[in-house]
Amino acid sequence: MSESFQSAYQEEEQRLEQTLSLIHRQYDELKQIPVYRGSDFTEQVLEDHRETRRQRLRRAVKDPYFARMDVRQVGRDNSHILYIGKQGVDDEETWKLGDTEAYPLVLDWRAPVASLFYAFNGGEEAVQYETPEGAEAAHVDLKRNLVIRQERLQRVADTYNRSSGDEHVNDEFLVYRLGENKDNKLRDIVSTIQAEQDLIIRAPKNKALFIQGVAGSGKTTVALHRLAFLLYQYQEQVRADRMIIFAPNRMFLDYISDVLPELGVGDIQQRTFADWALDWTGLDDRIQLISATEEAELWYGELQGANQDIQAAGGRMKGSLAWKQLIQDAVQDIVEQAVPEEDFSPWDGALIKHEQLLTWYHEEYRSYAPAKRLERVSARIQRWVEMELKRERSRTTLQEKKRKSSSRLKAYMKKWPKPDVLHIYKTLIKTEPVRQFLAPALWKRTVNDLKQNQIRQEDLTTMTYIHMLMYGVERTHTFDHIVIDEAQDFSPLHLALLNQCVRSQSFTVLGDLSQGIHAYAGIESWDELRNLFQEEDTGYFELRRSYRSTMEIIEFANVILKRGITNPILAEPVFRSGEPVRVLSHDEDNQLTYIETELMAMKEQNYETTALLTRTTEEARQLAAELRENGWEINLMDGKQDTYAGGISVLPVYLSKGLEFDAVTIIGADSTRYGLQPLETRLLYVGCTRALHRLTVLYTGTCSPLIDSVIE
Ligand SMILES: Nc1ncnc2c1ncn2[C@@H]1O[C@H](COP(=O)(O)OP(=O)(O)OP(=O)(O)O)[C@@H](O)[C@H]1O
Repeated sequence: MSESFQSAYQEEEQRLEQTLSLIHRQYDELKQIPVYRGSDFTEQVLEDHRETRRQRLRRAVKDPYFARMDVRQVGRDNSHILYIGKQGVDDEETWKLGDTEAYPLVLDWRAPVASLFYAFNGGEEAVQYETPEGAEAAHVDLKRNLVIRQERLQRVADTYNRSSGDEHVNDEFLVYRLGENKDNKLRDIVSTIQAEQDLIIRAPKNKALFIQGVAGSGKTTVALHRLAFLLYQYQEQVRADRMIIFAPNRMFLDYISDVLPELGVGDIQQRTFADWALDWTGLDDRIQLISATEEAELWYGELQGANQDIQAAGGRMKGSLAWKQLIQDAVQDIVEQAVPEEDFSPWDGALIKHEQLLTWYHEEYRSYAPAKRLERVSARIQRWVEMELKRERSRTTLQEKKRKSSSRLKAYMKKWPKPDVLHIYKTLIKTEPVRQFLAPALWKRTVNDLKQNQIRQEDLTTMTYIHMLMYGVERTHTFDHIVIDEAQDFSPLHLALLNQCVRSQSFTVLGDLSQGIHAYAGIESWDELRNLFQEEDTGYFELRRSYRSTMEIIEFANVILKRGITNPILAEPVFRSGEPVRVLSHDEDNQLTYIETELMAMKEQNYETTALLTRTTEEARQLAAELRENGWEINLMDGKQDTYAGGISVLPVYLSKGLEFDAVTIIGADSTRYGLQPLETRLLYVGCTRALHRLTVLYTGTCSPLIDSVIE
């Protein structure tokens, strides 16, 4: 241990002791104040505030800060020592620095000045950062990472120290972090956010931000950090319960579920689009939805599936803007022609003229959403009938009028359209323009589905759109911000619909076209989604550096893309070297032996998460059964699970999207399973890029033409 390192370590140990004792003191003081349980409102608010502080301090004791940064404002001599944590420790206890200035004990990582820690990449130049008062600039003299566990300092690592004479920021701490094994949950990255990621996290709120990021570039992680940032930066404008993150399936949601709590953020909705749409439309118990996994199974369940024509797929046709327009026009027709072309007469001699009904519907209630207008007019007709009945003096005639009006009203109201989404969709699908728009087989399938009250993902999107057109979006249901992860699987219709449900097009939309294995339901170019907005209302970022996998794995995966896709976006690795990718050929009947040898090797290396990726679900089931018979503890994932358990997982490759594992073995990488078609290329690419440290590829017969070198 060098002398300078030793003295840095001692200095940080002392500082930690001092900070912890101040935090403990604040906490003890708060604890001594009895908890208020009375009904006085002001006292309740104060108690709430105290409870929030108690919780923050409890968290701060465990993990007070992760970095130190020494900064010098431009034009000043003295530098400030700032400690940066996942949350600030408030101003009541301040740590006086210099003569006049006071800084919080711990600075929140989202504070403007903390952005210097992420943005500074070495060199002599001062770095700019945004503050509410405008741009400021400062020099960074020291960037230091600190690992603290259970109140003890465990690691001190300088990524930049001006006094050392080296003007570059080094990646050592990042590489150390990336080299760690992963358990079954995604983690926060506050201590090592990279400059290109920080730009996205701190980008202004009121833009539709599109992020194309290669596999492992941190898209999901960055999106979650961005939500935490927006809540901090725009406290007055956004609320956690009015933010939502859409992710592809419940298992993935479980996998990412720890990040926001780790960042001290609660209440943000994390849902699949289907779950959200079913709730909103109330269709849940009226229809049978074919799940996205079942849909994927149709494409990847048997080997030839992935070679079908994407363009003719239901998801692409019914996700297009042309389809949206068709539906919008058809609903508009229903709405505009809602009033039956006749007068209404509850009994002979009483009449509401057709013109009167038109005025009520088209003028008086025009500002309401169509469904509400229909409701209002219906209520008004009933009220009118009741008033007319009140004028009748004779009891017998009154009874007669009541009887007559009730049956005539019933018959008349049947002529008005029903604002029921399922009913409307069933009607629309049979109209000529819709029939002509959809390919005959697709049209027939939809009609048959609907007869059985069964729908597919793309029908759900369409029906949710119809629901929005008919019922509008209540203000209380409008989101302050929407994150869409794996957005390459979303259609323009999805986005157009969600754009009606969010204030000021405040979106973070992220994905990777190279991983578009559900392109039959999604997009092939970001412009398909970006074109929905004015140019000045969007932002576009590309993340090309990949943090998940070793250099060897990324280079191997890049070859797959180069061979199967024209003009692919290739990942750039962080300089983290590991073992070479192993491509092994074996006989059909000794596959299990090879797999078990792999599993033994992974066990020896103490990997916490391992995946065996098969091409189809059936293959995964079979393999899991064989391994279990041999005594292995296996988590079979076949799309029915809501949680991700870690350990040894056996799953079809298409279900591995978004997840990561210390080690991955691809099973059956032969030319029949992974040909040169785009969907199969993307599938193999997704599979290989799930691995952090070790990748093995097994095949029998002829190796996939997508694969680089064959080491027998
Ligand atoms: N700046 C960083 N510091 C440390 N780890 C990082 C950083 N950025 C990303 N990672 C790690 O890289 C891995 C990949 O991140 P994430 O899953 O968010 O990427 P992604 O782009 O969504 O991946 P994919 O599209 O392949 O599913 C995670 O383990 C994450 O913790």
